[in-house]
Amino acid sequence: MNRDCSGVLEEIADTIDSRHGADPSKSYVAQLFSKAPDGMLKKIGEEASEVIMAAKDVANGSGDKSHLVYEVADLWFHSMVALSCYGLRPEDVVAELARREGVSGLVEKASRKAR
Ligand SMILES: N=c1c2ncn([C@@H]3O[C@H](COP(=O)(O)OP(=O)(O)OP(=O)(O)O)[C@@H](O)[C@H]3O)c2ncn1[C@@H]1O[C@H](COP(=O)(O)O)[C@@H](O)[C@H]1O
Repeated sequence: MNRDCSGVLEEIADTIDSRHGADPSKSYVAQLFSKAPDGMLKKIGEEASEVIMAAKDVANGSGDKSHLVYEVADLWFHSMVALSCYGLRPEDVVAELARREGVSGLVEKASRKAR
């Protein structure tokens, strides 16, 4: 398997998928699954807040970009755990992004109002 962006995401998703039914005392992912839905989803809210705080720190010059990358990685990881919990994969998200590719958000939003 290649180690490009999609390859890394797919490999991590395989590992996450393999944790269904695993021992929560031996796997953080299994621990999150055992707390689903509320405990697992709460982590996504926390990680999203941490992304916002890290981005604000970069914006006001008090934080470094590597910390923002670190927090976004946490958010992506916890979102991938939630996807796996419901039988979904990063490939599903990438397919949705590909479907949207080239369609301006402004145009798409205007078409929603016309519906
Ligand atoms: N990518 C990750 C990954 N990113 C973040 N984390 C964990 O996510 C947790 C988030 O920590 P926080 O700092 O946000 O929370 P905390 O305050 O320390 O802890 P809480 O008080 O919130 O419980 C930490 O325990 C991190 O180690 C991850 N844990 C696992 N993975 C991947 O998942 C795979 C399987 O992990 P296990 O199931 O644990 O084997 C690993 O091989 C990795 O590839």
